[in-house]
Amino acid sequence: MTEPFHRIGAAGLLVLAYVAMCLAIWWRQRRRHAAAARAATALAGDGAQSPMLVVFATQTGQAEAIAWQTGRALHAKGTPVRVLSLNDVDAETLRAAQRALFVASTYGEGDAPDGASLFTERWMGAAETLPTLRYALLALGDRQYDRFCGFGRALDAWLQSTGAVPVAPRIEVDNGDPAALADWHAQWGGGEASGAGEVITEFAPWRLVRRELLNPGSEGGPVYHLGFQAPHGVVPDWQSGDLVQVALVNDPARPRDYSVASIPSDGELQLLVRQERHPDGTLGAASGLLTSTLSLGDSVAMRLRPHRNFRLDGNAARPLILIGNGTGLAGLRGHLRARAAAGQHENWLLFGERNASHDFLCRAELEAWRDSSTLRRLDMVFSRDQAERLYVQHRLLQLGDELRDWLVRGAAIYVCGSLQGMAAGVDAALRELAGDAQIRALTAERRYCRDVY
Ligand SMILES: Cc1cc2nc3c(=O)[nH]c(=O)nc-3n(C[C@H](O)[C@H](O)[C@H](O)COP(=O)(O)O)c2cc1C
Repeated sequence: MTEPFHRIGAAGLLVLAYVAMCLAIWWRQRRRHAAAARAATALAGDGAQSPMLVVFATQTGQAEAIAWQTGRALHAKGTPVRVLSLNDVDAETLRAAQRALFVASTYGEGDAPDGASLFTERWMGAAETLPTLRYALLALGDRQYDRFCGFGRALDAWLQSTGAVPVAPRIEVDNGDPAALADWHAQWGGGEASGAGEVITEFAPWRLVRRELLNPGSEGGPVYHLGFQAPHGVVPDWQSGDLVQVALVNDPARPRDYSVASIPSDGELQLLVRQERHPDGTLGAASGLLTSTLSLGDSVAMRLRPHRNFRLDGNAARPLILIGNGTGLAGLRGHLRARAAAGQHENWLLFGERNASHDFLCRAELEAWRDSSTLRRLDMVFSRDQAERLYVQHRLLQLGDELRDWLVRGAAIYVCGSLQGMAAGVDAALRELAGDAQIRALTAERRYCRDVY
């Protein structure tokens, strides 16, 4: 007979525990919102005249999208705001503004993204005093990297070294973590962020209709040319340079980015994907899905993201210098297809792979473009076809006069491919040939754009 009472006792304890948990969550949220309100009042208050700055440091656009959401929300609440890239900010702007929000991502190995390179070079190396600046900072990163939120933390430390005062603790976002983003939006508004930032399409099923191995016999991992048919046959309107995210059933929090290798008028979304293999022999989650698990006719959930820093935009009428290696050809091919469609022939492709006999990716297409003058210049650099290793940056260093001539004619530079080795080496070569000042100027004019990983 005591059994039911035991049960009621256990059930009662469970209910109590549940109520206690709800109270704890409610209390935590209340404290968080109170802190948020204090921070927001601290920045928005005191009748400051100049607009609040919302400054982003971004590589692929997530920080920028969050900055704009925050800016719009503040504006809607009546706070005058200016949203701008860190590279467009100097110490004087910060001094005059007096209040600022920073949204900063991290690249390389704890480094600044390209959208912050000028600011880091010009300002963060030197001692500066900003004692009247009050600010809050959102750092975007990924804990899989050793130096998690390295740049956000460095920017925060530099701001504090200038005497600027943080009005709230730095918020760090691990791979788009919705809880951390919600904390930021609770402070400053603009809650619709999804971690991905701005999207062109939401996740929808794209059907694999083509898969061709591009490098049979290669010493490197197999590279495939994939083609996907749009959901319901309606091709969305992306631009060359944009990215697509592939959703993974086993890892839904971490969709994987790929550069799109085609344009909408191709009627297909195309990718160049290298099959990655882990040391234990298993395939990479996304590349394995795309290059092996998926069969022709199967669908995969993907969404398109604008990559504003890598689109042609203001450079559409300029000559283009396209530099890359490996599957970095994807982003460059997207641009070349757009240029071919627009009848724009001032294009120079400088591309590196291992061996001409196996790794001349998209050979027929590139040679046809060279022969029809869609490519004014095609420089293929095969690292392992001679005794010493030769990479695109070495070839670039031999072509200094050509490079300077293209830059005098107003060319823009697009770099796509591996960050380690290629992009860092190309950056050093460009600086050696054109000088730091000109590279800084090209970055500021958005004539030096990178999609590197
Ligand atoms: C090549 C590469 C390197 C990265 N390096 C780091 C890093 O060192 N530390 C870190 O916390 N996050 C790192 N990340 C993650 C980015 O900071 C994170 O994805 C961020 O949300 C990107 O924001 P953005 O689109 O505004 O550039 C790296 C991402 C890539 C693709």
